[in-house]
Amino acid sequence: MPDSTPAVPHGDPKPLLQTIGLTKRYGDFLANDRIDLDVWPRQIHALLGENGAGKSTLVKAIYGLIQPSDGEMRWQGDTMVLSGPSEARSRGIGMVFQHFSLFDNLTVAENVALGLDGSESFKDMSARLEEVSRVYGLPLDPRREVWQLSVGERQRIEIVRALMQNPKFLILDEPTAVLTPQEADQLFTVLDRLKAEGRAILYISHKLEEVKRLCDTATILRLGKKVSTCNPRKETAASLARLMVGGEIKEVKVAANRKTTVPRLVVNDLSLEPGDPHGVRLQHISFELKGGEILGIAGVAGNGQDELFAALSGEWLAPDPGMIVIDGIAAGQLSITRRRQLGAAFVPEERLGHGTAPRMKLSENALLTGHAASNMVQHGFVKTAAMLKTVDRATEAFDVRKANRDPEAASLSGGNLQKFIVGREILRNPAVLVVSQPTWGVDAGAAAVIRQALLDLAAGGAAVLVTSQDLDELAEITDRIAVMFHGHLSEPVATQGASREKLGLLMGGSSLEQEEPAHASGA
Ligand SMILES: Nc1ncnc2c1ncn2[C@@H]1O[C@H](COP(=O)(O)OP(=O)(O)OP(=O)(O)O)[C@@H](O)[C@H]1O
Repeated sequence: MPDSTPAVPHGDPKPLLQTIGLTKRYGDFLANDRIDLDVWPRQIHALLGENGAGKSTLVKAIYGLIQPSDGEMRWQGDTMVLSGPSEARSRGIGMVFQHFSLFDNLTVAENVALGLDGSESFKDMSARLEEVSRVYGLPLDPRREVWQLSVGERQRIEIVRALMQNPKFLILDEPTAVLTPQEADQLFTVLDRLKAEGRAILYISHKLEEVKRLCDTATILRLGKKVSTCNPRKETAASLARLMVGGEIKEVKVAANRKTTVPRLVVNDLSLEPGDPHGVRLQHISFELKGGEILGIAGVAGNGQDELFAALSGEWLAPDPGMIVIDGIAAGQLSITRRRQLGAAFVPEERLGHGTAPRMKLSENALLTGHAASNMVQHGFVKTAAMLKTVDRATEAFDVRKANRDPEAASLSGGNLQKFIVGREILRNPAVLVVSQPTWGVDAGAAAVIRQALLDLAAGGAAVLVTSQDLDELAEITDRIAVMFHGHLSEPVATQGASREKLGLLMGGSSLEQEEPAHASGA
């Protein structure tokens, strides 16, 4: 255990929040095993650990969402037993979740109102919402409906909603997982400001460089137990990762002899009106992706990536069949099932709701995407054994950690669910894989497993299209990178030799001609 124990900041007499021997059992499974944690005012305290290490469980107990099985929590030195999140909020504990809890068809202001105690009028609340978002530099239009917003904007709502409750203690569960570097920088400024205001922050992240930069203290969990509390600034990203996994992280290896073959996914001058008035109009998108190749799509969230995914997967149909060609077949107007039968597979950005049905078991979720092109259905009958086998194979190949063989999707930790979804699709050995944010919320070890699997899939002859906001990830695994901006896709450039600066400029719209506004509303 490293001895880089953090200094107690600013001589506060007592921690703001303490857990002493906090334990949470699910049946025989110990999700938290006697965890001691001290969080002080004016401290940004990182909570680190592999997927399934118990981080979310611990913060759910602190936020009153679950009751600990054993142990104690203290708030400003006094024992705290929480009846639920509203009591946590009334004490000054706020939380921003990894999975957003927003209603798509309501406006920003309506969503915020639902999370508050209702003591002020809607008009006053909306004015305060604008004020808080302006003061903290998190711009939001209270009148827009959530379904029209990018992931980054949605997260802003969650943060502003938490800040409107004026928390003394703010828990953030992987807040930068879907943010661009610029959006993340904005958030760090907000967090530094909250710290200067005397608040405490408990910060869950898998991005170790950002933890080093931002956090004063780090507590590391492994398999439900605390293994270390240290000063992350005195550690390296590698030493933090070693503490998390209890060993070295495997390096991703690109196959030396990967050959590109014939075009397997071709997009021809695809223009598409969005399904909603504020969505992004796809404009003249063309690219060709060969077998054996990985093409990355970079870009700030909300520039048409979701719309392109919808068009490629068949959730939205293209105006002309030939605009999307999968393995030589004009597929632009085929359903998602027909596209799967052609050998295509799709991993959307959102894990719960889009990638899986949360309340269904993993085996049932395997059936949802696998029924068209696997042995799970024969002569109209569903084969339970084949469904379970898919779960077992994904579990083994991708080290999916879960409490039993076939739990509900929603019970898996975020990273483990992502490993399951990516595993489920890769194990179908697709000819074409379209994947969005493959390692969102996934720990360093598991991210390496997923990236390696994408590389291996390409090495086996598949065409792989990866949309990611993580430029480091794209640099590590792609052959070429194109950038989406306002519904346009730039000409792909070779990854080798593409500088972050150049990609950053493309992400900001430079050298892409704007003939017409991308948003259908002209916004
Ligand atoms: N309601 C539940 N029933 C059974 N097991 C659960 C439940 N909630 C969590 N677990 C299990 O407890 C373990 C810890 O999960 P937790 O979500 O706390 O992990 P985590 O460290 O936050 O992971 P991640 O980084 O992937 O979000 C996991 O193995 C998970 O499957």
